[in-house]
Amino acid sequence: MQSLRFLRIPLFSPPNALFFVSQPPHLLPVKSISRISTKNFSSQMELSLSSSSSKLLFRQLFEKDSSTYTYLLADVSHPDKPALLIDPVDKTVDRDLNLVRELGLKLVYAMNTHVHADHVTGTGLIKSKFPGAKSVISRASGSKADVFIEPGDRIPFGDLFLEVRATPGHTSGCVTYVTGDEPDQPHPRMAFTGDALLIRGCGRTDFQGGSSKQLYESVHSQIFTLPKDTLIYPAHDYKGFNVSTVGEEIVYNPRLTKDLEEFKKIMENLNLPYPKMMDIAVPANLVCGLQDPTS
Ligand SMILES: N[C@@H](CCC(=O)N[C@@H](CSS)C(=O)NCC(=O)O)C(=O)O
Ligand SMILES: [Fe+2]
Repeated sequence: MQSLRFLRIPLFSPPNALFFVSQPPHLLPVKSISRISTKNFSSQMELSLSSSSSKLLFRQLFEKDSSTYTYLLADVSHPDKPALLIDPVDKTVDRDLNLVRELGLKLVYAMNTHVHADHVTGTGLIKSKFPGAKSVISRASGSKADVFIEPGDRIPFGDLFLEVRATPGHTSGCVTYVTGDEPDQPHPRMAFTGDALLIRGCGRTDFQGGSSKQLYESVHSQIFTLPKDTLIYPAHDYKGFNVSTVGEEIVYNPRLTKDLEEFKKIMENLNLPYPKMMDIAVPANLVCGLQDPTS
């Protein structure tokens, strides 16, 4: 088991504070990023770092049975092309890994935003099919994994990184992953919100340690405080959307625009049936799908 504690920095530290962290050059904060290709900005893009020439490859992938989005990110200008997958699903692991191999990427991390209740994570299967890839989940999730992350951690891939923000409320261990930022970067940040914030919705709060008050506070303090042009990429969509922004959700989210008391009432009255796969998915995901295939 590994910890990213050595990369931990305080949340909301001023940009200069990042430089006080002792890191090898390839882990230093990214510089002045500019977009060079935005053929389909919402689902695929390549970004270039003007100072270090690092380029972010981004793909949004979909699993239709559970309406789950999986995200592939890689630093394609690094010689190893290190990559990570966020919220892979067991059923689509072969598709995802074929794409990783076709693009010549080296998968470093298979990450979860939380212990999913509606599908089995692909992170365990990926470990057996892509040797060297490590499973990642928050320590607060209570799940097994190779790497446990905590708020403020940075997850490096090449010259790029994701910052970890704690966003409990849908489950007690939910996190949001946010792309690294620099004050002068000319493109929006991306936030991978799991089930904490969905497009025009949010995750339910009626099981897995859910709390509507906690979710409301998480979204308002950890996501709605990001720059308004930050792109929101959730773990699910049931309405046909694939991307939103912080600014859009602050204004149009039908649940989170309400005050806390009204939000709590909305969440109490969702009356959603439990996910069909819940009794299989939760125990499986507490060991990251298939943590140790030999045991
Ligand atoms: N029908 C699906 C499960 C749908 C569901 O409960 N989705 C969750 C996210 S997966 S834990 C949720 O939080 N939904 C919020 C909402 O407002 O829909 C199934 O049976 O798998
Ligand atoms: Fe969930």
